[in-house]
Amino acid sequence: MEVPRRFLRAVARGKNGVRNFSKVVSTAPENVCTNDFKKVLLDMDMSYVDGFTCIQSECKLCSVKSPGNLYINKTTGFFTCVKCKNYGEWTSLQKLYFTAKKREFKKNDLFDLKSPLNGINPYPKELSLRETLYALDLKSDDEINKLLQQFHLPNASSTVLKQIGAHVDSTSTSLYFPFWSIDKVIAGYRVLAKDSGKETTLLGAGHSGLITFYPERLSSSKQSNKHTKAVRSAVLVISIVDAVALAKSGIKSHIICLPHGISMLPIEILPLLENYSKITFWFRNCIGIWDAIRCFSAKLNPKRCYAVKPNASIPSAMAAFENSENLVTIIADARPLHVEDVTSFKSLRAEVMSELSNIGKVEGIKWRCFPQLNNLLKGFRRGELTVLSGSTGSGKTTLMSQYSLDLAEQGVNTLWGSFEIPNHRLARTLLTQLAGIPLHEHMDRFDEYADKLETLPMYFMKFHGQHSLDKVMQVLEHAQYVYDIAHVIIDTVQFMMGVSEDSSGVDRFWRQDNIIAAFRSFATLHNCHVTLVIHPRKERPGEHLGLNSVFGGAKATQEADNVLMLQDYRESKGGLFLKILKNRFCGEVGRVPLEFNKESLRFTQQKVFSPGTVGNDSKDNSWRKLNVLG
Ligand SMILES: Nc1ncnc2c1ncn2[C@@H]1O[C@H](COP(=O)(O)OP(=O)(O)OP(=O)(O)O)[C@@H](O)[C@H]1O
Repeated sequence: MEVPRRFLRAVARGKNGVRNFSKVVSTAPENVCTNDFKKVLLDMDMSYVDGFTCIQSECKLCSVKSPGNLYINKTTGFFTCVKCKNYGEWTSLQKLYFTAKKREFKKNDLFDLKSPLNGINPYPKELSLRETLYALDLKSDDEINKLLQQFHLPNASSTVLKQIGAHVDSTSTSLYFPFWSIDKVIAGYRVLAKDSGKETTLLGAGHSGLITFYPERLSSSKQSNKHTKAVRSAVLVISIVDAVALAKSGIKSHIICLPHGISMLPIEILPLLENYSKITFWFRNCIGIWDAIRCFSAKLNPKRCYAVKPNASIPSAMAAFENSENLVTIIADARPLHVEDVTSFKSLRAEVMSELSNIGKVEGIKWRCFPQLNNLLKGFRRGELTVLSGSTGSGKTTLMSQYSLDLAEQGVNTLWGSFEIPNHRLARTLLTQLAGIPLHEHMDRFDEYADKLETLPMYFMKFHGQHSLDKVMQVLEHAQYVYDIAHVIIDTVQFMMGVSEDSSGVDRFWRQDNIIAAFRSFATLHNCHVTLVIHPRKERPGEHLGLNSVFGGAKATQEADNVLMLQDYRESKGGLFLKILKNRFCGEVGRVPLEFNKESLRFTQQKVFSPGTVGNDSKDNSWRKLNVLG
């Protein structure tokens, strides 16, 4: 699939063409409380509906005669009016409404609005790609049927494709399905490639939309005079092919294709899903599907959410369609996602079976640049706590940068809390590692790699130096909700808590324990992986570092699922190792010998060191050698 480079650059840079590492999470919105929203609306004599994810009301900023629908997100307070297209933070709206109590709005009053929350703008300009594509509406039935065959789509789905506004490119190598924003503008496209069958998403920065198929509209012309009941159920899929299969199955629910697959459910599309009282997820079988379903249902309100469990024999809606299964029955049998605080094995049974039959997928996402780490840790999993320590200057930040980049390139939404080094320096390391070349010598290629880095799901907390735990947790929770963060990195815990020399040892230990406990429960509660970089206790150069070398009490290593130690024997020519000291998932411990490339700032795994360089410590002779060296 050929996508014009000019277009990709526009996507990466956002609508102003201004390069911004806009993914800096500054602060969490303050004063977010549903009761406050309600009180202010009542104060303004405005009625409201307390919905699943938003409070809905009439917009006071619109024309008095025909006000638009105002949605206020119950978690962030981010408000938006579909008609006047004003949007912003709750505090700005509240200020305006207080003004409105005293006098009429003036034009200037609205200047404060349209302040995007962390770069989110629900109202994109239409992506200017349509002129290079041909609407299927303009094609004959024969031509469409030929395309359906070539793209392996079900026969006779031309009406479905026309309804969702599918387009084809001039060479008929890709089909383009538009994502419609909340104000019915094309925010981007899902592109289906003919040869590979691969689906990709093209969306402008900070913009989002949905592809929705309305079954009732196919029959509405036949029964145009009859009053049709509003459809209150929807099936969410991540693949356009599945959406087309479901559309052919005769189900009555709306069929909705999500823009970012399992990686993210943007908050600006929540109002579009507000009117559904039943939402069923039917995601294809892939790594991380249950994590995504749990995360999305928490956002959409689990009380209305259900999930179809894909398995090896029916991995997707399209496979079910091809197997002539009854898709209507499968959807009706979807299991509810709302669980009570106390559960039984009966309700866990399906998930346990799914885990056991997909053990490779449960193991987690594999690092591309650290295969030996995969052998030991079996991959990266959500909901875990990892502690990384290592001697001063051994390369903890540099390693963590590469480790997180590797995961982000595979779609792991990552939030960096870089308390020790400023974000621009961290971004420089990330960029050099991404490029794999010393960029300062190749400045002509800066844009190429910077554009690529901007499209990765990496976000940065704007904190530097000491910050209170409460403040950090508030921002973390906000970012997790808005961006579906799957990996949080805190570098380093000591810099975050600002260990001052005058605080006593006991006080420092107590404060660090509190921090560890807070991150542990955040990881579990939000099913998010947290990596804490912690300095070691004072150590002698080349000293062998073990579990007891992590700074603080035993809390950090007790609470952690994984403990990694960067062991530096370079002074004694013994090399550099990443040691896995604790591994709760499968118990494997061992070490990975590393080499550092100063040009690319990348670590590579040393191929040959001595027999048994990776694996169980007890069997490994090189370990004895290291102890001697240490
Ligand atoms: N193995 C290595 N060999 C040579 N230089 C390295 C190596 N690892 C990292 N560096 C370089 O050393 C510097 C410090 O690295 P980094 O900040 O990652 O270390 P750190 O362990 O996080 O430091 P600190 O203990 O201060 O937190 C960086 O300039 C980095 O490029």
